[in-house]
Amino acid sequence: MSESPLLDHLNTHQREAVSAPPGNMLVLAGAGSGKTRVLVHRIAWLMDQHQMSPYAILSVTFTNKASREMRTRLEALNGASLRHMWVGTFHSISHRLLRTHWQEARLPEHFQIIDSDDQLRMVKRLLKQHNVDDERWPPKQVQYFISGCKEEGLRAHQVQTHGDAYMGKMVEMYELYQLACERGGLVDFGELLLRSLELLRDTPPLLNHYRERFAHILVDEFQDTNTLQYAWLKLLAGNRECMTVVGDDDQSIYGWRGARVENIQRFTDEFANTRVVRLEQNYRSSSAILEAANALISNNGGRMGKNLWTDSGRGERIRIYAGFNDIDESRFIADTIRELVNEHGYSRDDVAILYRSNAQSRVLEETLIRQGMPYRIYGGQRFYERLEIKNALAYLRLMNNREDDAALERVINVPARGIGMRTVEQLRERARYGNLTMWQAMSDAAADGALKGRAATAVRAFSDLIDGLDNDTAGMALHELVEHVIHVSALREHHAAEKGEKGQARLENLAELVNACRAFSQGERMDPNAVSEGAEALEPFLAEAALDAGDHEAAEGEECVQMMTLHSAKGLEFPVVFVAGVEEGLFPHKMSLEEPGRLEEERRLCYVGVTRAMQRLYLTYAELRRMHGKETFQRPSRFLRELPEELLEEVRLRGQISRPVSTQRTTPNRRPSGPRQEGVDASDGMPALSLGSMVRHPLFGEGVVINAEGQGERARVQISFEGEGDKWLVLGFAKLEVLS
Ligand SMILES: Nc1ncnc2c1ncn2[C@@H]1O[C@H](COP(=O)(O)OP(=O)(O)OP(=O)(O)O)[C@@H](O)[C@H]1O
Ligand SMILES: [Mg+2]
Repeated sequence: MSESPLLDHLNTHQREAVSAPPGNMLVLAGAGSGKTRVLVHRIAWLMDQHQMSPYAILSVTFTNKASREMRTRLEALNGASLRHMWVGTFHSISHRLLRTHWQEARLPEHFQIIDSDDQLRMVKRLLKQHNVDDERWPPKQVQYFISGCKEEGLRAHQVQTHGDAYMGKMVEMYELYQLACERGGLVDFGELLLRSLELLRDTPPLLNHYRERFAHILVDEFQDTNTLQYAWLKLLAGNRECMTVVGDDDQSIYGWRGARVENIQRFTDEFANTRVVRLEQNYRSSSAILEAANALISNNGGRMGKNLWTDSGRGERIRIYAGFNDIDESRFIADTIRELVNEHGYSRDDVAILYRSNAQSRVLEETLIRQGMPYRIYGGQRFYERLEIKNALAYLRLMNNREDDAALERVINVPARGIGMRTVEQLRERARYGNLTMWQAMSDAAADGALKGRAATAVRAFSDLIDGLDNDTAGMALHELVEHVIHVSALREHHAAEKGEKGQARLENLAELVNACRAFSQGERMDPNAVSEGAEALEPFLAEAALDAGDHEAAEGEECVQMMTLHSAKGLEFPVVFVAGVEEGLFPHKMSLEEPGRLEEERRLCYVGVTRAMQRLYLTYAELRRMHGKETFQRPSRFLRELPEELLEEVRLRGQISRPVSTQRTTPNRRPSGPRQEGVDASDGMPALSLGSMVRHPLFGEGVVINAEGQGERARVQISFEGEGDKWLVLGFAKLEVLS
C-alpha cells in the first residue's frame, strides 16, 4: 500500500496502529500519547485505504462533545461531510437504534426519554400505590437498584433474590416500574442501552443487518465501559474481527458508576487475534508535568504498566499555592489567570479550572464574577442553576413573596407531600378563572372547602409550613434562616435519600448555599453597609442569586475560562490547568478513604487532572475551608506528597521569593504514605498535633484540639480545656505538651 499523507505526523507505533489491517486491536497507552488521534486517523485510513464508506463505520466516544470533535477532525482530514457516519456515545447510538426500530423494540413511535428525576418520581408513586414501606425501601434506593440492574444487563426476572425478602421487594418494584414505563412509553437512560441490546439480540435479521453494515467499530476511553456496554459491543461484533478500542487503565475513573477496567483484559481474551499496540511518547505535556503524573500514578498497584516519555522540554515547574482559605485560593486563581492573559499571551480559552466536587465551583464562580472574568462551566450546571439549589431558593422566594407562582409550583410537592397533579391543576384553574395567584387560589380553596380529603390536608400543611417560616426564623441570621428552611422543608432529607455520588453532591451543594449566605451577610459579596441581617437580607440575597444564575454567562464565542469537574475533563487538554482544592478529604474525597480500591480511583482521577495540562499546572489548596457549614482546617492532599519535590515550586504572594516546595512544611512525616490523621502544622520544632489530640497546657491544664488555622509560627489552635472553656492559642508560644 502506498504511503499515505494520513500517516504524516504520526510516530512509528501510531502508524502501526493506524495502518494495521482492520482486525481486532487494542491500543493501550497513557495520557496524551495520541490514542484519540490514532482513532481518528484510523477511521480516515479505513475509508481511504480499505474503501470503507463512512456508513460502514461506528465510532463510540465518551461524551457528546468528544463526538462532535471527532467528526470535525475527521471532516478536516477527509475533506468531505460525514453526516452518515455514526459517531456518538453509547446512549446516543442506542437512542438512534431505538428510534429507527421502535416497532421491533416494542416501543411506541414517540417514546419519551426520562431523566433520573422523572424516574424517581415514578418510583415514589409506585411505592405509595402498592403500600410499600418507604423507610425500608427508600425510593432513592429502589431507583439505584433498578439502574444498577440495568447497567449489569439484568431484567427483574433475572435477578437472584436468594429468598431474601428485602431483595424480593426490590425486584418486585423493578418489575412494577418497568411495567409502568412500558405503559407510558417511557425509556430511562439505562433502558436505552439494555433495550437496544435486546433489540439486536432478539431480532436476528436486524443484528445481521448491522453486522453487515458496520465493517468496523471503534471505541475511545474503553477503560470506562460497563458490563452492558461491553456485551453490546460483543454482540454487534459477533465472530468478526472488526474492533479497534483504545484506552488507559490508569484513567479508569467511573468504577463507582459500574465501569469495569477488567474489560481491557477481557477484550484481549475474548476478541480473537487482538493486536496490542502500546504508545509511549506523550505529545501533550511538558516533561515536568509528565514526570509528576508518572510519579503520582506509580503509587497505584495492579497497573498494566506503561512507560510514558516526552521529548519536549522541562517546562515550568508545577506551582503549588496554599490559600489561607477557599476565597483566598479562588482569588489567587483569578489573579493568576489575569496575569497569564495580560502578560504571558494566553487567552482565557487556554485555561481550565478543575475541581473534585461540584460544590467547589460556587466560591470560584463568585470570584470570577466579581472580577468580571467570563467563564463557562462545562459538563455541569452553574451553581445557582442546580436542581437542589433552585428548590431551596424556591422555598426562600416563597417565604419572601407568597405570590411567586413559579416558586410555588416548583416546591408545592417537592419533597412529595401528597399534593398530586390533579390538585395542582385544580388550583391552576382556579387561579386562571379568578385571576388569582396560586397562593391565593390555595387559600380560597381551603376556605371554601373546594379541596377534599387528603388533598385538603396536604395543601393546608404546605401553606402552614410556609407561613410558619416567618415566625420560626425571626431573629435568625440569614444563613441560619436558610439552614432552617432546608431542614423543615425536608429538602435535605429528600436529597440525602438519593443514593451515591449524586445525592452526596446535592447535599454538598445545599451546605454550600448556607455558606454563600454566611459570606453574603459578612459582606463578602457586596457593600457591607447595604447588608441587613436575617429575613431582611433575604431579598437582596435572592436578587443576587438570580443575577448570578442569569447574567454572567460568557457570550457565545467570547473567550472564557473553562470550569469543570475532574471527571468531565477526561480526554481534553489545555495549555494551563488549575486543580483546586487538592486537600485530604476533598481530593481524595473522604468517601474514598476507607476503601483502598476507591482511593486508587481517586489517584487515577488526579492523574487525569494533571495530564490535562500542556504547559502550566497549578495545584492549589486552602488551609481553611468552609464545608458543610463549618470552617475546617484542611491538610494538603497526600497526592501532593507523591509528586517529586524538585518539580514543584511554592507560590508566595506579594513579591516574596519562590522556593522549592512546600508540601513537606505542613506534613513533616513524608513517606511512607498511608492514612494519617488530620494534622496541624508541626514544623520548626513545634509539636505534631491533630484535631482531636489531647494536650496539656502549663496554665490551663488538659484539653482537646478542636480547631486550627495558619501555618508555621503563625499557626493557631483552638483547644477546649476542661473547666477553662475554649481558647485560641498560638502554637509557637503555647508550650503545649502532647498527650495523645
Ligand atoms: N505524533 C504526533 N505528533 C504531534 N502531536 C501529536 C502526535 N500524536 C498526538 N499528538 C498530539 O498530542 C495531544 C494528545 O493526543 P490525544 O488527545 O490523541 O491523546 P490521548 O492518548 O487520547 O490522551 P488522553 O488519554 O488524555 O485521552 C494532542 O494535542 C495531539 O494532537
Ligand atoms: Mg483521548
